[in-house]
Amino acid sequence: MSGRPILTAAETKAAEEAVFARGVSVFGLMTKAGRAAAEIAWDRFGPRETLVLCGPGNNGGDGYVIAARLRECGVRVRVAASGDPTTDAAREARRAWGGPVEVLDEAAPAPLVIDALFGTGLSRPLKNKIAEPASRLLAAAAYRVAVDLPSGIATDDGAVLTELPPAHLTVALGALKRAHRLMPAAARCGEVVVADIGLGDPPRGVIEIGRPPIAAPGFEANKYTRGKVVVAAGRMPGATMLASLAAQRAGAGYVELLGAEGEGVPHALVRRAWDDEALADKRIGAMVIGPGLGTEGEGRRRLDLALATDHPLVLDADALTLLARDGLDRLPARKALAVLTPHGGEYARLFPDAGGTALDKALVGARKTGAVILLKGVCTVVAHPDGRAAIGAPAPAWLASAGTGDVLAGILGTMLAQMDDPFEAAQAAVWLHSEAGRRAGPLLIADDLVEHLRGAVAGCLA
Ligand SMILES: NC(=O)C1=CN([C@@H]2O[C@H](COP(=O)(O)OP(=O)(O)OC[C@H]3O[C@@H](n4cnc5c(N)ncnc54)[C@H](O)[C@@H]3O)[C@@H](O)[C@H]2O)[C@@H](O)CC1
Ligand SMILES: [K+]
Repeated sequence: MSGRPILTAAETKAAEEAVFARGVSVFGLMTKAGRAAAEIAWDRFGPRETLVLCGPGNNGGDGYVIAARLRECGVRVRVAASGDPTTDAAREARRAWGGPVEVLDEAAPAPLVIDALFGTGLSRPLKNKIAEPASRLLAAAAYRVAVDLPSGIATDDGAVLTELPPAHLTVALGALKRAHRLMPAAARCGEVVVADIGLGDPPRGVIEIGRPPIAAPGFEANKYTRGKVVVAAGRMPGATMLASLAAQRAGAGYVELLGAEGEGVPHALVRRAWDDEALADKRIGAMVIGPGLGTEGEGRRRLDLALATDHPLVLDADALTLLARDGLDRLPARKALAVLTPHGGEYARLFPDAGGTALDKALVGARKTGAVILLKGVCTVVAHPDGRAAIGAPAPAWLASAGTGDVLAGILGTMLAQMDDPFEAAQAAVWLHSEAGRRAGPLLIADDLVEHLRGAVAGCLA
């Protein structure tokens, strides 16, 4: 599984330098970038009257190329600039545009506004003399397209240095940047489309969580080879049931709900009283503990017993509350890495001193615990103690409802049981969960996700 790279400004520059070293000029790359962005805007918004806002650097240079290309397509296009270009390539792009350039302050609005004021070179908040007219023109537009990044956003940490009306569409040039996938910036980008400008194969540091390849069972498969997942039951049967059903629908061959006796639907779910022998079963591929566990006596005891096993573990919900309360020292060094799945509040209780972006936090958590951290959020981050990290595309906001975390824990149990690398397993779970949410659509409840997992998994079969 290998997702798209998510670059810092410095990594982007390095990738561009590699292109220049092959003999491409800055203006050549800018022309490619601008034309690609113009074509994406044209495909999306057609021949609407367009205003392109150009800044002083190469992001502005892209803007002039975009204006020229849209003019070729027959669009009524105007350009307004915050000042004269300050780079050779941007000056060349402005010459190639050759048309009038309005003063930003005096420009009239247009239905489509393309923001080419600042990209990866933004280093400080915008002064009012730029921010005010930009804000006025962007707010008056029916559609806003950002070139590379919405202006006012810090590339590497996703901070909003200056608040402008958010983009509907952001054309990321060559590769995703961190700000496209870190909050609060990610919520200002709208849809993000990556334009191929021939950056080749940029460095693979942080990657985007992509569709996981999932193999259909072979002829030799049996229920154990497809993964046996044990879900620890506790005080809230609904939560453990959601996790169990999700583990089943994600493709585990055998799911056992341990600590909850009785019969019921689905009949395919094995219920078994809690006993040490069941927990010691070598065929267990992963164990999920935390959803509905409870945080008092029996819950604590079950967590201790689970931690003492060698099974790959998903530690979620109440298991995280218990670890935060009793101290992370309770998390022993384990042969199979555990995956911790905190949301922001749980994370803050586990690591009260950690700050920075969600990416920083996940990496710090992974380093401190020796476990994989799956930090849930708009863009969920997965980090491995060895320094690898991946970020998900924004998940459907409809997922913000009770029980969806229990479903994620169950999916993750199955992925851990089926895959060797817990980092890959965590990514696969995040992707399937988000995809099930997308398929379930508006007003979903957690139970719907279980129903839609089948389609989500089927879409990943080779
Ligand atoms: N580097 C390259 O070769 C290419 C870059 N491309 C574009 O170039 C962008 C990066 O270009 P640059 O590095 O020139 O940076 P930008 O165009 O993002 O902006 C940098 C310029 O703005 C100034 N500046 C920064 N913050 C400011 C603020 N708050 N108020 C006023 N001025 C401010 C800087 O001093 C500099 O002059 C990318 O986002 C992408 O759009 C593309 O054209 C492809 C080629
Ligand atoms: K921009």
